[in-house]
Parts: sequence; structure tokens; C-alpha cells
Amino acid sequence: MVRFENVGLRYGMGAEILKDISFTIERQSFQFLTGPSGAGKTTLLRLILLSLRPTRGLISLFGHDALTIDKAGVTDLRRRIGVVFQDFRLLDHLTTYENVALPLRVRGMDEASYRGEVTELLHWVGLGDRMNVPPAVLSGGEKQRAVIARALIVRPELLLADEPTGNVDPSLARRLLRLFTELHKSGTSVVIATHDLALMDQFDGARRLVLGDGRLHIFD
Ligand SMILES: Nc1ncnc2c1ncn2[C@@H]1O[C@H](COP(=O)(O)OP(=O)(O)OP(=O)(O)O)[C@@H](O)[C@H]1O
Repeated sequence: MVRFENVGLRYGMGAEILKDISFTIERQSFQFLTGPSGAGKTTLLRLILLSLRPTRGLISLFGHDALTIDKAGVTDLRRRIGVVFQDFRLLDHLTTYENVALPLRVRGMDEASYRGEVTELLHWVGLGDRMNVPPAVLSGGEKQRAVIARALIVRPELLLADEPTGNVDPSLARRLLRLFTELHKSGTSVVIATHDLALMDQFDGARRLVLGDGRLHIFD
């Protein structure tokens, strides 16, 4: 569902951050994206999301040539992707529950059809007693969990998560990881960018995409 061929990226006139990156992400796959700080993990996720254009190379997303489609096409493809990024904000005029339910509401669904599922997911991420407060009063880790719940509620075809367990304690990190693996089992391709070796070790068999010196090394 994602294919990169010889992708290179530089910011402005700077040096190339990513060089000759080629890989595929298959349907219903699970992988970690790792590498030292500054290696380009967030940059690579942004290229997949089509919020950055590569300096060279080819990117295809869900079978479409991502570099030639128009803006409306990009919006359509993005709807199929769940995103857990640090700078994806919650809306402060809505409650936590309403934020998580929003992607379903904008799809025109009736609240009665999703209320139970949203509530269950919020309990699972440990926000059962925070549902009716605005995000402004949540802690950093609670906000991050609300963003995760909002990304997962639509069961996206592809989930991109950037350090999704960065702000939570190890036991909650394991719980969130379980949520990602359940989503994967139900059909989603999952890409998790992380530094957390202990977390990756819990998923010994998972594919690892390792960035270093601008290159990507793949361990299947
Ligand atoms: N908008 C930008 N303009 C210029 N340089 C940038 C920009 N965003 C990132 N960079 C640089 O690109 C490199 C890769 O950054 P990126 O955030 O992708 O790395 P990362 O692997 O996600 O790092 P971390 O693990 O610390 O989050 C870094 O050297 C960073 O300074």
C-alpha cells in the first residue's frame, strides 16, 4: 500500500536527510521505524502522509502515484490514514469524547451507532473518567492517548504513529501497544516510529525499518 523508490529529501538548501530510500509497506503489516534522534523518522512519516514532497524519487500510496495527484486526491488518500503525531492537535472547544468521536461525526454517522465504541476505546486508553472534560485540562500523556483514540476509532487502512508511547509509563505503553496490535489483526498496516528498544523487544518478530546516515536498513 506504500511504495518508495529511490526517494531523497533535503530541507531547503541543506544536505540530504534521506538518500535513496526504497521500501514497501504491505497490506496488514506491522513495523517499527527506528534510528537515532535526527535520523529522519518523522520526515519519513511525513513523506508517507504526503505532507512533504520528496526532492527526488517516486512514492506511491494505495496504488496512486502520490506525486502527480491533485489536492483533492491527497485529501482522499489521507482519510485512509490514521495519524498519531505530536503536533496533531485536539480541538479545545470540544470534550475529549467529542474529539475522539469527531472523525465518525464528519463521516455522517449517527451518534447512537458509535457512542458505545468511543466510550469503550476511551476506557481502554485510560481516559474513562476524562471523557467529558476539554483537552486543555488533560496532561501531556492524556492528550497523546486521546490523539491515539481519535486515530484508531475509524479503523484506518494505515496507521502512522510517531513516538506514540513517549509520554506514558511502561505499563500503559504496553497497553497502547496491544491496542495497535489488535488494530493490526483487524486489518490495518501499522508503522510505529520509536526509540524505545524495550518496547520493540516485546514484539520480537516485528519488521524493523532502521534509519541511519540517511539510509534505510530493513530487518524482516
Ligand atoms: N522543517 C525542517 N526544516 C529544516 N530541517 C528540518 C526540518 N524538520 C526536520 N529537520 C531536520 O531533519 C533531520 C531529521 O529530522 P526528523 O525530525 O525527521 O528526525 P527524527 O528521526 O524524527 O528525530 P527524533 O527521533 O529526534 O524525533 C534533523 O536534522 C532535523 O533537524
